[in-house]
Amino acid sequence: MATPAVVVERASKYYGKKGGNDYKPVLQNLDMTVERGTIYGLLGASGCGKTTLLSCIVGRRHLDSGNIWVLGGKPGEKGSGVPGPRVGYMPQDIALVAEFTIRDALYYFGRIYGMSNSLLAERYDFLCSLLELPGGDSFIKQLSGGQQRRVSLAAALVHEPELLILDEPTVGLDPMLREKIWDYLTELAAKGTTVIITTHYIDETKQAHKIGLLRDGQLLAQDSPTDILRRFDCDTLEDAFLKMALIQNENSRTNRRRSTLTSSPDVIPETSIVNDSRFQSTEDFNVVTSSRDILTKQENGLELKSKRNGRLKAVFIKSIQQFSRHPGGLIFSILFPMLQVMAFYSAVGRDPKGLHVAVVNDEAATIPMGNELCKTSNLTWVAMNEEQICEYHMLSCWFVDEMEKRGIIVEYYNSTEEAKMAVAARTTYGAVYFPTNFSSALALRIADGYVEDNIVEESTIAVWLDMTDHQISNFLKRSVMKTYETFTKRAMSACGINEDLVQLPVRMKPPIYGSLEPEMVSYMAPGVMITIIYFLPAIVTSTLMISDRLDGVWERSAVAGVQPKEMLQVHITLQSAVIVLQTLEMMVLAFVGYDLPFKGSIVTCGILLFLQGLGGMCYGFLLSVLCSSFTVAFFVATGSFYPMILLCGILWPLEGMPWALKQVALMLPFTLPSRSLRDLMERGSGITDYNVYIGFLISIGWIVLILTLCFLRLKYKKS
Ligand SMILES: Nc1ncnc2c1ncn2[C@@H]1O[C@H](COP(=O)(O)OP(=O)(O)OP(=O)(O)O)[C@@H](O)[C@H]1O
Repeated sequence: MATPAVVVERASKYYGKKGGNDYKPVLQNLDMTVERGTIYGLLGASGCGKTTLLSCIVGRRHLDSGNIWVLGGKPGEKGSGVPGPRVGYMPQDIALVAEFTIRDALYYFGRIYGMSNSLLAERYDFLCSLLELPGGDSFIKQLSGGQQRRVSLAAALVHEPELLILDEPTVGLDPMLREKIWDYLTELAAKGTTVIITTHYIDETKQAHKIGLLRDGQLLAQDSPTDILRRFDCDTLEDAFLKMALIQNENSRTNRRRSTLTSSPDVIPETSIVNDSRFQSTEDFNVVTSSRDILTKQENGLELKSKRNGRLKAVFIKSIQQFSRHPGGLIFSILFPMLQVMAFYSAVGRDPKGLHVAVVNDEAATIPMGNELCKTSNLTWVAMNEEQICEYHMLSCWFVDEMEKRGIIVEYYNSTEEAKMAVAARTTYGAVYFPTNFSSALALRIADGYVEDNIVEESTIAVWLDMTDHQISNFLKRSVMKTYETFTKRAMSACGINEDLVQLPVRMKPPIYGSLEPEMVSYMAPGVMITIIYFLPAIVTSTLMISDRLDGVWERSAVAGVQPKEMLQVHITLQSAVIVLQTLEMMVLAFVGYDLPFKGSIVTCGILLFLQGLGGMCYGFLLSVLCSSFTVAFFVATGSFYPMILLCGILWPLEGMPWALKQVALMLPFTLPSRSLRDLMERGSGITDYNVYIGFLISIGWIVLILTLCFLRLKYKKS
């Protein structure tokens, strides 16, 4: 009896949730045996379950019931070598990194399997000539579909495995090349390699030692092509399969009729299956497999370690190639933080310039020169008369002058109606009115506290603003008040009067922290840095993970033996290096380039930013685990980032929020870390200060929470 390489026993597999509409059987009590050193052609209509069966054989999917033995062990069992180097797997999709060259693709898998560079070079030359591959420096993404498929086949063949599992390797290839591939597979089989191959070209399976027709989750036949032709008395395999399908349909109808009468489950009766499985039980299988197949006994710790290092090296080189050859990724990771920070510092926090304000100066209108008067400074004067009373003349001009010094562009109008219409038409942002007797009324008001109401009115400057633009109207309000301050100082000191007399009786003393003129940019900068350093790794990580998963690279690497933790280890190492770079970039730009205040420890600041970057990376993992596609990940990322930014306090103080919302905001990943960074920067606080270490605790807490969610999700998904 020939030794079996693969035995599938009473395998059943369902997709969907039990009881749900999508619950459907794909494999039903399926038995299959593939002897060593043979080619097994697996045929069946599209969607009949071929790929599902193959992925169970390579240990990437699990049966709901039944058993599978591959090369003497159970797929996925420790030491079985499956998934791993004993199998060469070519999935239906190309499943190669688009940024790879042909050489990179073959070397990637070769390194995973622990092959030496010289052996790899030899195999590379051989496979390129066998499969007629173009020059080695062509990128996978630039190849035609057929060429990509051949590279994918080469990657499965590179290490000359004991078992080859090929899912439609010849699709789209010209007949000559298909013939060449079959000849090579026959050669391999003669040397002891076992091949399981699916194809839609029934005719080409004539060269297989055994073929199996999968239909409705079961194998209708499992025999050599000649035996099948003889048994069904047909000239072609297609005719034979047609006959088998008709028999199965008939049996199925009979069975349904019976099941209606007996209420038995609607399955194809086992007796109707033409099956030559010779190894139907675990015991039989054990008899024919030798213990030397199990790798566990052969492998010692050192060997395992060197194999692990080989896999890590392969994944590391792959990630570097993927990253460095993707201009978008490079720009996004390295230049984007710089551009974002520069855009922020250049755009935010500076005073608005060139704001037009309408001025109606009735004081100047009383004299023939009108508004031109203000340009002739000697007509504006202040003097002390004999009664020691200060006299003012055309002081409105000084006020206008102070406004212009603050960068406001003054436009004269003849009446307040016209000026207000200019504001309404958005020609100007505000209107300022000086009454006819402004200067004399102001003199009286200052000299004598007990003046008539009309004098108070005459000495008051009226201002109308367009308040729809919050920032500009606030800025103009502040400007007018500052103008008043400098104007009165100028007017009072000209007369030798104590200038504070006409100021508000409130004096701002030197601040405890910060400056008397707080800058918006230094207030917002910590929050902006925290959000950028979180956002970038989150997007990069989720994109890379989802693309590796959707392209099948993750799956294929796993079948080659790369463990998920090894993939993660490499990603975390590389991404951490990028985060360190981004942290340094941001700090240099902020503290050296834009001279932001920094009073605390630069190392603590760097660690906090780095922790936030790690938090972002973990969030990227979560997105990739939760989201089935880029689009969903994009929606979730956008939908979650906006609230986190809006609520973190850089746009509006938390003190203005309802109590419950404030508690939520305080727990979010940006809020307290932003505050901690601000305290480090502006107050010089240290890690032992509550306001600083709470930010660290929140960052670490989120990392732990997100990793736990990822772990639970993966565990739940697997089960
Ligand atoms: N992850 C999944 N979840 C739900 N249903 C699935 C899943 N994967 C495959 N199926 C369904 O299971 C059935 C078998 O799919 P499978 O890919 O194994 O077929 P196949 O024989 O390889 O098809 P083809 O020849 O077209 O590649 C199909 O109906 C498919 O829609």
